[in-house]
Amino acid sequence: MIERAIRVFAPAKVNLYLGVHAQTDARGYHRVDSVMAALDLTDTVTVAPASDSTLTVRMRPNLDVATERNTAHRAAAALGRAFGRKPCVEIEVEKRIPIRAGLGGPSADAAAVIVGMCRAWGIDPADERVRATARGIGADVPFLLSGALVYCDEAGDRPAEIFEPLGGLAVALVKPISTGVTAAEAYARFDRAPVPPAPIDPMLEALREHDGAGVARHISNNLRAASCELDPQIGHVLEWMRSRSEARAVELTGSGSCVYALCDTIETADAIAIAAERERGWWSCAAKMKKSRLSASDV
Ligand SMILES: C[C@](O)(CO)[C@H](O)COP(=O)(O)OP(=O)(O)OC[C@H]1O[C@@H](n2ccc(N)nc2=O)[C@H](O)[C@@H]1O
Ligand SMILES: Nc1ncnc2c1ncn2[C@@H]1O[C@H](COP(=O)(O)OP(=O)(O)OP(=O)(O)O)[C@@H](O)[C@H]1O
Repeated sequence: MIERAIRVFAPAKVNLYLGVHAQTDARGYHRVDSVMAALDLTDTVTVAPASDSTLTVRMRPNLDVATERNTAHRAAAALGRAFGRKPCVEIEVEKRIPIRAGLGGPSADAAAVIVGMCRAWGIDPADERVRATARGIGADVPFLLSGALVYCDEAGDRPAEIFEPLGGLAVALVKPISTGVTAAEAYARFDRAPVPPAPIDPMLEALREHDGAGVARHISNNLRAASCELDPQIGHVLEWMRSRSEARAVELTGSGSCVYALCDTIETADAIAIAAERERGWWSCAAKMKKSRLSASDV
């Protein structure tokens, strides 16, 4: 039982660098080098005491996914198992992050539930059992427990280096009106024709030096070809975004289908987002890089 309601803002992410290798681990997960930046586009997750002894999840708007498969439900249940406690909570997720987009929405909801329940139960989020729980839910979950700009190795799920966030930088997010791509589909397609990853060291150097221009130069994603094959609409978005002179760099985030343009200001990102919607009717949004990691507050 928890005593009070807790709110956590669950941020979307973009992959500033994604390097998938052909090797896989015992789970069948690929070795991945990934640099993820959290954004101020968020779902709102509220964890409240349950009126009876159950675990419930309500999504607004409603989402066509079985409750037990919802990452928010899975996270609460797994944390309960890890600490031998009953997760009697009502979870509400107000969704803003589009799904099948590569923006990490389902993972962010899970991370937010973990952070919220850790606060309610007085558990240190750095506890190894919490980290293992996060990893068990999905590859994108652990980074959010570590920082706002993080390099992850192994399966892209082990935080290896945390950087000072690139506060001030913004992104225009643009997603085609298609069903999108799941990570599983993209990795399976990648295996049919693997593309070698770009070198990661120049990106890590730029991040260590807090060099925004260097980061923009070394943005890369070798899942892009696989995702473009699965959803050819992505190619149209990439082409349109690359034609915008205000964009410092343009890349697919994760397995897509959302494309981002890195911009110097939120105003520039806004201008690209508005044009994408007006001219093409695509889903779009401007967002800033988050400056701090996930935190929970009492409602
Ligand atoms: C594409 C990225 O979003 C980039 O950040 C992640 O690598 C995927 O993160 P995610 O959506 O949290 O992924 P998960 O839910 O853990 O995995 C979904 C599926 O993607 C594939 N997968 C995922 C991560 C990885 N390193 N290798 C994989 O092959 C597996 O088929 C897995 O069953
Ligand atoms: N909390 C949740 N929010 C949204 N979708 C969820 C949630 N839990 C489970 N899902 C399921 O996950 C699917 C999306 O998974 P997918 O791997 O495409 O994620 P994504 O939104 O692209 O993010 P990622 O960048 O992590 O891949 C949805 O179609 C839905 O069935």
